[in-house]
Amino acid sequence: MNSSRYFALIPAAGIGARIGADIPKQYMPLAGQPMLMHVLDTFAAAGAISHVFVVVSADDGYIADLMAAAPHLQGRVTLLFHGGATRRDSVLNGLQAIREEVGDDDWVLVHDAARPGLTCALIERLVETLRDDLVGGLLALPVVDTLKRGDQNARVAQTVERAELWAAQTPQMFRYGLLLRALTLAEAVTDEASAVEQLGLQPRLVEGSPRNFKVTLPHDVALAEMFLKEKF
Ligand SMILES: Nc1ccn([C@@H]2O[C@H](COP(=O)(O)OP(=O)(O)OP(=O)(O)O)[C@@H](O)[C@H]2O)c(=O)n1
Ligand SMILES: C[C@](O)(CO)[C@H](O)COP(=O)(O)O
Repeated sequence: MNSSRYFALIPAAGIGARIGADIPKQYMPLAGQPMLMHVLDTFAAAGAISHVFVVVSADDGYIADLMAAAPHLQGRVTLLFHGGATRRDSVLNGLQAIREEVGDDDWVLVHDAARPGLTCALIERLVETLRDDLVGGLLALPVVDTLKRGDQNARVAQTVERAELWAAQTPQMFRYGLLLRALTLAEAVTDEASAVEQLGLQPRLVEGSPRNFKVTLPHDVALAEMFLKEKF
C-alpha cells in the first residue's frame, strides 16, 4: 500500500510521578526548550510525516503556552485533549479521536513525549524498514548488559539469558486499523507492540539508539540534556 501516509501520535498526558518534578515531565526544560517541543520539532522536520497528533490531558495547563511559542508548528500539529488513566488509554483515545483523519492502511508512529532524543534519521530508518512490512514494528536496542532477576531481598535469583533480548523504544509503527483493533482488545499493555503480539503477530525489531532513551528518573534529565546539546 504505497499510497499510505505516515502520522505521528504522541502520548503526552502523563504526570511524570517517578521523576518527581513540580510539573509534568514532558514540559520540563531540556537544552533550552520543553521536552515535548524537541519531539514535536523532530516529527515536524521529518519529511515522511504527514501530520502530528499530541494526546494531552483534558486539564493540561501547559500545552497552550508551548504551542503559542511555536508558530512554526501551526498546521503541523493537532492537540487531542483525550488523555487517559494509562498510556494505553491515552493512545487508544487518541486513535479513536483521529478516526476521520486517518485511513485504516495509513501508518501511525506512536512515540513517547518522554523520549526527546529521537532524530529524523531514526524516524527515516523505521519508516524505510517497515514501509512494506505486513505487520509493523518498533525501534529497540539489543540488551548488552548481563541481566539478573532479583528476589525480594535484592539477591540474585537468576541470571537471565540476554542473547535475544531487546529493550523496546518508540516510535512503534503500525497501520491504523490494526493498531486500533489491537489496543481495543488489549487493556493491560505497556506498549503498542504487546497489543499487536496478542493478536498472534510478530512486530519487526528495528535498531534504535541510546540517545532515544525514555526520560523517567531524576538522573535522566542531565543525560538527556547531554544528548540534546551535543546532537550526537
Ligand atoms: N496516562 C498516561 C501515562 C503516560 N502517558 C505518556 O506516555 C509516555 C511514557 O510514559 P511514562 O514515561 O511512564 O510517563 P509518565 O506516566 O508521565 O511517568 P510516571 O510513570 O513516572 O508517572 C509519556 O510521554 C507520558 O506522557 C500518557 O500519555 N498518558
Ligand atoms: C512504550 C515504552 O516506552 C517502551 O519501552 C514503555 O513501555 C513505556 O513505559 P512507561 O512505564 O509507560 O513509561
